[in-house]
Amino acid sequence: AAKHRLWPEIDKVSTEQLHYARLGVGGAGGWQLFAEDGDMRMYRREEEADGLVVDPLKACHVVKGVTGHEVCNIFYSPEYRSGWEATLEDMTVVEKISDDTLVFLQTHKRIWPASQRDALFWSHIRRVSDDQDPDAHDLWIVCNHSTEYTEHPPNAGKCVRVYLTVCLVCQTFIDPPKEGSEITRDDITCKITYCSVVNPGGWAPAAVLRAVYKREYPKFLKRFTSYCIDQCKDKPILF
Ligand SMILES: CCCCCc1ccc(-c2ccc(S(=O)(=O)CCO)cc2)cc1/C=C\c1ccccn1
Repeated sequence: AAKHRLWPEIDKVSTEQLHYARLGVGGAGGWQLFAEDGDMRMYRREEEADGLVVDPLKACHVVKGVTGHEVCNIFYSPEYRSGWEATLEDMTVVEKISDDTLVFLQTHKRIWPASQRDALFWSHIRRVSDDQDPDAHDLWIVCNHSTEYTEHPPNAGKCVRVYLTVCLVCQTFIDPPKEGSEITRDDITCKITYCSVVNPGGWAPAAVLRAVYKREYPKFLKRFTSYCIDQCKDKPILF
């Protein structure tokens, strides 16, 4: 993977996004809580770029019974995506850069009154050992970042191309079971941080975009995490 033309950007953006995800939502960051459901907290900042709503989103969730490795694997792997991504209409893997880096082209269902969108992005999964605290559990991250491909120019067909940067950061916590007994799924908890910035590409009314995000993001994270629990519950734990 080191020699691919995109590798420097993949490494830089993934490192930056990990740092960004680990920043808190308190203080002067301007984060406002806009959705809450059980252990899930969803924050956004109201931001516009050339008159387009690009509200950064940060969601924090705690899920029992799955590891960060399992959650990131499901988020990254193409074969699971249609099982949890409700707004997906079509998805293809444009290039396999390496085992841990793929390039996706996906179209999302049209959301009235805006025109239909598609997204072309590289997706990279990596394990990060916590250098500060070596006996803390490893982190897993998936970073998705829009990219250009001459074979798939933006806005060539019916879809408006969105530009996104997304990261999913997961940390596993294990409650040590009784002396000598094996770790079960009841002993594991996964702390999830999901960050996204989506530039809608072409014009879409601010009120429509904010309504879409307010409705779709909580649904998306709940559906995704439920899917992970369901997919993993009868399988051996992947640490
Ligand atoms: C006017 C409507 C414009 C928005 C259309 C749209 C664009 C992009 C995306 C999107 C959302 C999550 C990702 S990902 O996290 O990388 C996972 C892989 O799929 C990639 C793309 C979605 C949606 C449309 C709906 C929507 C918006 C938020 C949340 C959920 N659905």
